[in-house]
Amino acid sequence: MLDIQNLAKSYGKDGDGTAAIGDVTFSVAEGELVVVVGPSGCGKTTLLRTISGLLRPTSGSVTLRGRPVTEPPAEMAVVFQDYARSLMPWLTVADNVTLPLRNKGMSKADCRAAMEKALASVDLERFGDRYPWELSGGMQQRVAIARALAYEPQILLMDEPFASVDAQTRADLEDLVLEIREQYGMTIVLVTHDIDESVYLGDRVVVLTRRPSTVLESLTIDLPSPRDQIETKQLPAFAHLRAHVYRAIRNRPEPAAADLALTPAHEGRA
Ligand SMILES: Nc1ncnc2c1ncn2[C@@H]1O[C@H](COP(=O)(O)OP(=O)(O)OP(=O)(O)O)[C@@H](O)[C@H]1O
Repeated sequence: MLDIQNLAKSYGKDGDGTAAIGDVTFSVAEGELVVVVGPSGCGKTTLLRTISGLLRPTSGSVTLRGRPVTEPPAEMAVVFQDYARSLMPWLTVADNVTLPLRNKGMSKADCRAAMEKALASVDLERFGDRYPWELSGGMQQRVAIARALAYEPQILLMDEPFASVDAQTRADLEDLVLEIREQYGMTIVLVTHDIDESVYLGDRVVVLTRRPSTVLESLTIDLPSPRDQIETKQLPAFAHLRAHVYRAIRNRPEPAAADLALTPAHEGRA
């Protein structure tokens, strides 16, 4: 569905400044949830913005269902980390959610129906007439997610969407994304620096190197679904996958087979 081919992005005039993305190639299949993870500052946000058509690549291409992405495509929605800046403080929650729908040319009745359905999906149906600043950080991020959902995108891009909330809320929002994915059947690309989160959420984890980033590894996550914050994270396979991704990001070699017997249980093989 989405093809990223030899993508490179450098900042500065004529791309002669910071080289954020060196050479990144990967594809995302229809309905897949791909998590991109990498060391701090490796260019994850730059990659997501380039995929969304908000930034132009220095070279390489992004193709969505065979069409080159040169501007934000109509079938794509993006959720950013910073909900405080992405919601309009002078609009109610309901108006924040319907704003992109009005711009899309939907009728008032259709906007309302889509808004109500999306707010119900994130458990905020009773908060439509409140203002964002009256809600907690986690609730505001749920509004931002509802706004993306109401738009009914075929593909949802999420940039560190839970970085600004506390750990408990983060776990709830992770599960919300998995539920939404089931309910709406959409394709999702999510960027994070959190290794546990990448393994917990992903069908596949794409591990980036340091900047200028390339793809170090594309790892299939064959953990059972539905995932569960306690059950899944207790599985030896989860511990093995997270250790694998951790080593890849830290550039540490896998232990030799003989050393595995000495590895603590939580890092052992499934
Ligand atoms: N608008 C910009 N102009 C110039 N350089 C930029 C710009 N945006 C990002 N950079 C630089 O590009 C590099 C990659 O930044 P980016 O934010 O994409 O990385 P990241 O992996 O998302 O970072 P983090 O882990 O901190 O979220 C960094 O060195 C950053 O300073």
